[in-house]
Amino acid sequence: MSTSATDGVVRVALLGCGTVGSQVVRLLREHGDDWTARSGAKLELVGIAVRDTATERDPWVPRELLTEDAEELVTRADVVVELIGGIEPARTLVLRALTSGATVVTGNKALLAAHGPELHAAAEAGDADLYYEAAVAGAIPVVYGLRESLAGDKITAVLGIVNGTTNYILDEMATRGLSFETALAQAQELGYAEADPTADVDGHDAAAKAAILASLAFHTRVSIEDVPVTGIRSITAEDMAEARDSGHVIKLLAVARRTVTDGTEGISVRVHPALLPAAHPLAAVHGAFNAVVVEAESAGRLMFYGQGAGGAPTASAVLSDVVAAASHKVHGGHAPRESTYAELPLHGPATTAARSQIKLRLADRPGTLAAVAGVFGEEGVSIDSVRQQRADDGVASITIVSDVATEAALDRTVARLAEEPSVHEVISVTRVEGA
Ligand SMILES: NC(=O)c1ccc[n+]([C@@H]2O[C@H](COP(=O)([O-])OP(=O)(O)OC[C@H]3O[C@@H](n4cnc5c(N)ncnc54)[C@H](O)[C@@H]3O)[C@@H](O)[C@H]2O)c1
Ligand SMILES: N[C@@H](CCO)C(=O)O
Ligand code: NA
Repeated sequence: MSTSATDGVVRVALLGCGTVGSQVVRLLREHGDDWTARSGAKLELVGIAVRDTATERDPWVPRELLTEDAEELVTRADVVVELIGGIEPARTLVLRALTSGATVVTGNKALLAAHGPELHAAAEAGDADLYYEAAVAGAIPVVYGLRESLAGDKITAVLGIVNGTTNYILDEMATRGLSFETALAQAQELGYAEADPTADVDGHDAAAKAAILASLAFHTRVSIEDVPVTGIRSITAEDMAEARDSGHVIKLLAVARRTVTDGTEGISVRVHPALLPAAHPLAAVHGAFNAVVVEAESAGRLMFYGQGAGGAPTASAVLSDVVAAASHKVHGGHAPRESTYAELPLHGPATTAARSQIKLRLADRPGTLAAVAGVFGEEGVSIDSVRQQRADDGVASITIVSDVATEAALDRTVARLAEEPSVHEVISVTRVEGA
């Protein structure tokens, strides 16, 4: 199909008609006239590729448009909306569409974070556009925000709650004292978490989004492989209660920062649970909501907040891309090209700055705290605060918050503490952000 719809009609093919795809069909049918007026293009849904045409669908899904032949459908479209998810066959279909000059709109963060360069190269080769607002934080226009609104600024940091399932779980643990297991079961009942919740609770979904956000913010290719990730399975109700007592909340954060080490600019990109002061704007993000804080040199701090998942909210992001794509098809112009000119190096643990809270159980006798402090001192990690929660049966629970140190120094400190004869157990190590 041609890259410009000279007859003013833009042929849209939908691949996948699940949670998001079905809502895209509904919105196209209900508001197609508006989208036509806004884009100047008549949007015509020419087909919906599904796995099984016999499956029962939402009542607004036109059965005559269903096909099981996605490959053939792609050849008939100006704009291909990929909402299948996963790597294959999504990757092959998207590559085929882009190479042939069709615009692709996708919500597939897993595909983008693993195969971004290949997709962008195919777009370049096909003189085609690739849109992916729905891939990060659902309805929240953070891809547009970074790619276009902030194109005239220098971004220094991006901190986000980009996974609704884990935020829901942590919020239920924090506000209602639930255990991780109970909160997860509740998230599954409500349909937030999948039956296999691995991608959410182990942080992989957030890591894919972190890679996409960091690529956009720092004009550097970042893949999911580059993002060290820690999920939320080990967080306990007790951790939550203690965080609250010290004026904090625990959130799963995607953190991408521009850093300078020995005069060299680089970036660090991480996903991990972190203690945030209760007054931090991200601490007020409850339930399954998402939020992304962007810090930029001139604009200062911005916060994007809203629904990061769900059929209709995510379809809103898809449709915004479809309207933009259709407008370009009719009036000319392109989406912004992938921008990777900065090619900033990724900092590893030896050069990434961090603060940690380390909880220990140690023998309650003279000199043990001094021995622990000695380990910090020898590793060059300064201590910000020490609290002793209780001492019984000759064992004390100690919470130490470090000052900023390198991740490597913090890791070495924790490894040595675990070997200290007076330390019974390193209970937990949690990052501290936003202080
Ligand atoms: N659900 C959300 O809240 C949300 C939010 C943001 C982004 N996304 C992304 O949007 C995409 C779609 O998510 P979803 O929640 O709608 O998933 P879903 O599982 O509900 O829908 C995917 C659909 O694709 C169909 N499918 C699978 N293989 C196919 C094939 N070869 N041809 C045609 N259809 C095929 C499946 O049968 C299913 O109906 C994913 O990439 C997801 O990560 C989803
Ligand atoms: N599983 C994701 C959906 C959106 O990517 C979440 O919980 O946020
Ligand atoms: Na978005």
